[in-house]
Amino acid sequence: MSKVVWSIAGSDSGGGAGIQADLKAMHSFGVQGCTAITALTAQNSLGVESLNAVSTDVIEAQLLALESDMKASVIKIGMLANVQQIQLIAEHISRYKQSWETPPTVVYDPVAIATSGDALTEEDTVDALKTHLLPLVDVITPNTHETQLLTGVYLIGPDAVREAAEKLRAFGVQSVVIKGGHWDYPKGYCIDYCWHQDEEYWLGNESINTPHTHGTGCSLSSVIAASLAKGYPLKDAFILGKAYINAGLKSAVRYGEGIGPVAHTAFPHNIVDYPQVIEAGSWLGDELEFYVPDNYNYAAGFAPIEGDLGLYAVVDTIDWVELCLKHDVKTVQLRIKDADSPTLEQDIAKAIELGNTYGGRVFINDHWQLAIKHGAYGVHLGQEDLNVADLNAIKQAGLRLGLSTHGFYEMLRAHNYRPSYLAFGAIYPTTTKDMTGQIQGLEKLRHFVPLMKSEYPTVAIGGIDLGRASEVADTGVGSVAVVRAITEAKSPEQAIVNLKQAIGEP
Ligand SMILES: Cc1ncc(COP(=O)(O)OP(=O)(O)O)c(N)n1
Ligand SMILES: Cc1nc(C(=O)O)sc1CCOP(=O)(O)O
Ligand SMILES: [Mg+2]
Repeated sequence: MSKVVWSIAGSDSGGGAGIQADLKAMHSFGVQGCTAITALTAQNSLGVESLNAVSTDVIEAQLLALESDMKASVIKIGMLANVQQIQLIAEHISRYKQSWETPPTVVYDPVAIATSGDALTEEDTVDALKTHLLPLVDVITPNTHETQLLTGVYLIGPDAVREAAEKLRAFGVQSVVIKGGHWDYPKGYCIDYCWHQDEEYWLGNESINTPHTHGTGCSLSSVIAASLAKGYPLKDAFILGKAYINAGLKSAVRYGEGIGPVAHTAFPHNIVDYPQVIEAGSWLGDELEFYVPDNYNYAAGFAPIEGDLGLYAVVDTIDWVELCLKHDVKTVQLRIKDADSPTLEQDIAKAIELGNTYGGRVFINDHWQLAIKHGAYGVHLGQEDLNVADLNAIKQAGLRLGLSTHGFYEMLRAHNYRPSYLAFGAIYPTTTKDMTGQIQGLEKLRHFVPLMKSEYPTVAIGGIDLGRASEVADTGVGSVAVVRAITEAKSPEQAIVNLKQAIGEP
């Protein structure tokens, strides 16, 4: 995918918000930021002194220049100063969506009021936005004031946030991110909301105490735009935006007499900057009155793994379990996807027994009840299982818990459970399982590993073969999990030796 992102927005002469913030945030995420400037503000850290709207002819000239040579995969729209600008931008976006081979994703940050409280649009623009622009927007990122301005909903609690998001969707917007920086609910926390493809996502962290927040809105939506251009799904882009802003707020400093700009750092690689994924039953979930189902069974802090996981074989028969253990694979998973297999319990019991015989760790995929019953070393579960498995029973029985993750959102959700290891997948395309839309690639793995390595043993899985094993191991990931690289090898015994060598396992 092209990594060009356009920002259609106003210039902030103070350098903290608008186009200036957008370009810095985009640069931090490794995309080429291009601009079409809609207004020149004379502004400093104390406020907006004047606003000069750029003529529609000049805006159009900028757009045409970019379109002829540097089409965007994502277009981020910020400040639009008047109705004529809204109509012009809507006309162009509509045409791009219909005629470009790859229609751009449109992220709209409806800049209306600066941090200083100064108005940045003419008053009659709201109707024009609703009629012309919002139906073309893929992701809207309003703050509390902007949400209220567009929807008339006063954001007094989570249900009001949901109602406002529904209203925005009724205007034709596809996905909604409502920034909670301006509500203090629950007290001392910053809570953000995302609605995308019939799912809602809530993120939260303790508020960062700094007055220097200028440009946070522009920067957050620019990170979302850049991350979408990089191929992250919206729920991951949302997380990255939050983490970037949190890191920036912690290093923000004053340059003038007033409110300083959020700092622009780099891709967030420090787990303390990442928000919490808020789930039902957690403290924040309770504060937000999330519905807690009857069979809710949250547990966190699972038994640790002794030593390194090493090469990790994921196989579906007892014969494979035995072959791997016999050839010194120290971690083996029995993954039987047929829950009705007449030999399921017998196979699980046998696999666990083999693990004891050969001194290897045997994890059981999915079938946690049988794993507990027969005393497995551990259980491997997917994200969907977290809602239904009795995690407390797994923990009480002393079994280790491995969790699958596919991207930042799932990784942070898994982190809520403090599992025994985290698996990142699918790194490459695979034929073993349908992983459409969930291929991470090495670049993302390089981001996941440093975030989680100090917290858990880490595992990479999906499409890893002998040729790829060493580049995967070079990311610093602790273990490499494979199915076909062993089960479809001409000589599985030799494949085990070669794979171990490739990942540097002694
Ligand atoms: C080591 C490891 N990582 C990921 C998976 C995938 O588990 P899950 O998401 O539960 O999917 P299924 O394997 O059940 O299809 C795994 N099995 N092992
Ligand atoms: C079972 C499984 N889980 C994945 C995940 O990403 O969660 S990828 C995968 C298949 C791994 O098989 P192979 O090594 O043959 O590609
Ligand atoms: Mg599973």
